[in-house]
Amino acid sequence: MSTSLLLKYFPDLTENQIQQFSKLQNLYGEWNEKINVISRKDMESLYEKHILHSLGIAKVMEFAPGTRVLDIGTGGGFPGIPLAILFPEVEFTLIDSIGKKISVVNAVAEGVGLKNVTAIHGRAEKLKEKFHFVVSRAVTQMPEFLRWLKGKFDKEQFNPKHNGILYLKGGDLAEELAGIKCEIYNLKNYFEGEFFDTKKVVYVSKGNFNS
Ligand SMILES: C[S@@+](CC[C@H](N)C(=O)[O-])C[C@H]1O[C@@H](n2cnc3c(N)ncnc32)[C@H](O)[C@@H]1O
Repeated sequence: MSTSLLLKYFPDLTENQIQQFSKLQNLYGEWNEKINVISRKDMESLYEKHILHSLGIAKVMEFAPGTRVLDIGTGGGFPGIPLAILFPEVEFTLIDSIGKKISVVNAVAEGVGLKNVTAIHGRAEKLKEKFHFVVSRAVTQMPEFLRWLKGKFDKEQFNPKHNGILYLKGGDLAEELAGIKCEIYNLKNYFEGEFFDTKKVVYVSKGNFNS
């Protein structure tokens, strides 16, 4: 496993990107000993459950160069770090309300030589900057998430699919997404393996909520 798994689904990775992805194993291994950002069990499947899962967003949306993307509640850097490796010309801002987690993000970003990542210790609701897309995984329910995002989007449209939110979610979302206009992409259509059977990307375009 490891980078061969990524190459299976992203065959156009450059040599530099492959090296960056392969460095993540040791970097997260070392940092996880000091600050727990990934469960011990999940560390064994880092490339599938964290890195490839994060890259599921790239199967749904190709971010154009110059796009600004915010990762809310990034924890140890998911989905932001894998996406920043995949899209080196896109600007990623990763925010988390726990400072120790942001230290890990900074160390990992530096360790793989990422120039397109800014890590912020703070609460997403308080952030004033504007972005084209927001990505996230496992932070809060969609109705609350949408409340945090009021006014956070840029008017420019870099992509024919408009600005919006790409949220990695799992399981039955009927109740959580009731009344929210969104598109749901099943990751099992892109990636093999039981882990992806219930995993989805929920896309709420900016036009579909009041921001
Ligand atoms: C379950 S973790 C998920 C971390 C990461 N997204 C992942 O999937 O591995 C949720 C994270 O959201 C952060 N968080 C919760 N509410 C937040 C807020 N209002 N602003 C910024 N971060 C927040 C927490 O500190 C925590 O690190």
